[in-house]
Amino acid sequence: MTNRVAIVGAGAVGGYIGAYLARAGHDVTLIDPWPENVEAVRRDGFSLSGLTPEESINVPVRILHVGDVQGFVREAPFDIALIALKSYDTLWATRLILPYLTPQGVIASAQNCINDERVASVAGRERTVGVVIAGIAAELYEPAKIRRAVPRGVPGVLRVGELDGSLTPRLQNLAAVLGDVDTVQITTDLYAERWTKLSVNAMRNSLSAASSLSGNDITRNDVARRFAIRLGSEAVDVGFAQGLKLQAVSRIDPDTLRRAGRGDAAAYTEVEGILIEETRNGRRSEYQRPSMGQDVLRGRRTEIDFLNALVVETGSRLGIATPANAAIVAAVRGIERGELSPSAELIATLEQEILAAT
Ligand SMILES: NC(=O)C1=CN([C@@H]2O[C@H](COP(=O)(O)OP(=O)(O)OC[C@H]3O[C@@H](n4cnc5c(N)ncnc54)[C@H](OP(=O)(O)O)[C@@H]3O)[C@@H](O)[C@H]2O)C=CC1
Ligand SMILES: CC(C)(CO)C(=O)C(=O)O
Repeated sequence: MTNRVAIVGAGAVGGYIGAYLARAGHDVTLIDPWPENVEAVRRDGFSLSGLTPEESINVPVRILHVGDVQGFVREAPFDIALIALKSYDTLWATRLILPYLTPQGVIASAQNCINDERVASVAGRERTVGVVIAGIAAELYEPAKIRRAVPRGVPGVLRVGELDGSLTPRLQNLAAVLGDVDTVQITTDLYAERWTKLSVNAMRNSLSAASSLSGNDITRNDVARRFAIRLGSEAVDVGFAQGLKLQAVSRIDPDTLRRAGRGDAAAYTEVEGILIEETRNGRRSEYQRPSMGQDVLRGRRTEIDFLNALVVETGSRLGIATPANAAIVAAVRGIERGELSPSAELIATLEQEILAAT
């Protein structure tokens, strides 16, 4: 079956997925709000690179400015739409593309955070599926240029699921299409997969945003590493309090991570060892910077309200204390407003404040 695929958002994730789909011969159209990016892709194609020479590819891809989307009325409708903009753009992006789907067409958040119900609130639950980006760390470092900072081909780079956990032909179809991008797993527990990825991002993204440190340097810095473990531990704790069966968080058993942040010295040593090992074994390039760290460097809005703030709000509803996440939310909001500057010292200050309050 031939699928027409639309991807709203041609940034690091949308551009990467779109380029690999186009390379495999799929009928794919990207839509992006950044005019220079659209024009550069039209002129030069998308240039991708990664950890190996084979990943340096150039791919022509069809791409439209947001304002040109109304022209889809003259084309065959799409079978699959992916939303790959930041979380705060989810609602309008869903509204933008929905009129151009076939009656059976599916629409999926291919984002971080937990936007499935946001998509469903516009498209209806019956049209909505989810794509978890579990193993692509990438950066749109210039218009039309994306570099991936982690290896291709490890199991479960992309995970797809129905909101109700069912296994459907349309999910199989989506998995088959995305299989031309990287490895795909089908999940029957999309929300737990989302919360697992949210725990990874809670540990790394906001910390990179508040400290300006790269992915590996977060781990190498003693204070940042301690703070990351606190953030992850709280996120996992809130996940467990919701009754979720979480997967490994950055290869760390979730319960070990939870205990590491709650004063268990053996668990802490184990977690630290896994994090440090990750900086040494070529699993992540030195240039890797979590997407929220990239946002702060570029002076752009972050996803903090959809990420660590969700940990704090859900924890508060369930009676789980999340002081580290609350502190980092306040810090990143302060940075967004221009009241604070990101630095490793800022993380040390947050740690002191938390210790003083407990
Ligand atoms: N990057 C990563 O490694 C990963 C990201 N994700 C998630 O994927 C979703 C999309 O994020 P991601 O692809 O990283 O986002 P990007 O920042 O790469 O791109 C998103 C959008 O940002 C704009 N944009 C990006 N850079 C610039 C710039 N320099 N100047 C002006 N506009 C720019 C464009 O639209 P606009 O102007 O409207 O913002 C673009 O479509 C998020 O939910 C993110 O958390 C998930 C896994 C990994
Ligand atoms: C690559 C990773 C996992 C870093 O936290 C990510 O999802 C992001 O940068 O948004």
